[in-house]
Amino acid sequence: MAYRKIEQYDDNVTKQLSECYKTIIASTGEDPQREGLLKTPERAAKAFQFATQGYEQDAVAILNSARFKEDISEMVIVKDIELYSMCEHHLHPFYGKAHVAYIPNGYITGLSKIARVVDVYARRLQVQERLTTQILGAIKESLNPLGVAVVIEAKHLCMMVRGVQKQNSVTTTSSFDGEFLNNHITRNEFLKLISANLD
Ligand SMILES: Nc1nc2c(ncn2[C@@H]2O[C@H](COP(=O)(O)OP(=O)(O)OP(=O)(O)O)[C@@H](O)[C@H]2O)c(=O)[nH]1
Ligand SMILES: [Zn+2]
Repeated sequence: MAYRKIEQYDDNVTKQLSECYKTIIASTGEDPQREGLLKTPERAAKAFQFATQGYEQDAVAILNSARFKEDISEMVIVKDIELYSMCEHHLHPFYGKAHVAYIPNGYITGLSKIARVVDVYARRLQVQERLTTQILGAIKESLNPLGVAVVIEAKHLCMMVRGVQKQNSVTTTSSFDGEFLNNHITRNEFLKLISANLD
C-alpha cells in the first residue's frame, strides 16, 4: 500500500462516525442540535480519523522510499520523537516520546522517515508495548540492520483523567534486536546517549 497522508476525509466514514458521536452526545442528556454542538459530531469524526490514519499507511514503504546504499556501520539514533497514540482499551490518548536507533548493514534511511514510522504506528488503536515492537519490526524489515532499538516513554490519559488517576507515572517500554539484544556494551551506549541532554 502506498504512503498516503490524510488530505481528504472519507465521506462515508465521516457520516457513519458522526452518527455515532451524535448518539454519544445525546447520551449525556445534551441536545446535539444545540448551536455549540451542531458541528461537533463531524469535527469529532474527523479528529478520530486523523488519530487513526496510520491504518492507511505502510511503514516499510516509507522507509524504502528514502533508502540509500551506504557503507556505514555506526549507530544512528533519532531520539525524542514526540508521539500521540490512542489506548485501545479506553480510546484515550497516550503521549510521550520515542527513541529509535539502528546500526546500518549496507543501507541507511532518511532520518525523517524514522519519525514518520513512529506516527504510522502511533496513529492506530494501540498498546504501548505493541507500538514499540512494530516500529522495530518495520526498520528491521526495510533495512536488515545489524541491530535495532526502540524505547518509548509515555503518559496514558486513561491513568490520569480516570481510573487510577496518577498524574506523574510514566511508562517505559523497549524492544531490542540484533547487536542491541546480544551486546550489552552497544545497548548501554544507546541507553546512555538517549538519556544525555544535548541542549
Ligand atoms: N499493557 C498495557 N496496558 C495498558 C495500556 N494502556 C492502557 N492499559 C491498561 O489496560 C488495562 C485495562 O484494564 P481493565 O481492568 O480491563 O479496564 P479498567 O477497569 O478500565 O481498568 P482501570 O484503568 O484500572 O480502571 C488498564 O490496566 C490500563 O492501565 C498499554 O499501552 N499497555
Ligand atoms: Zn487506556
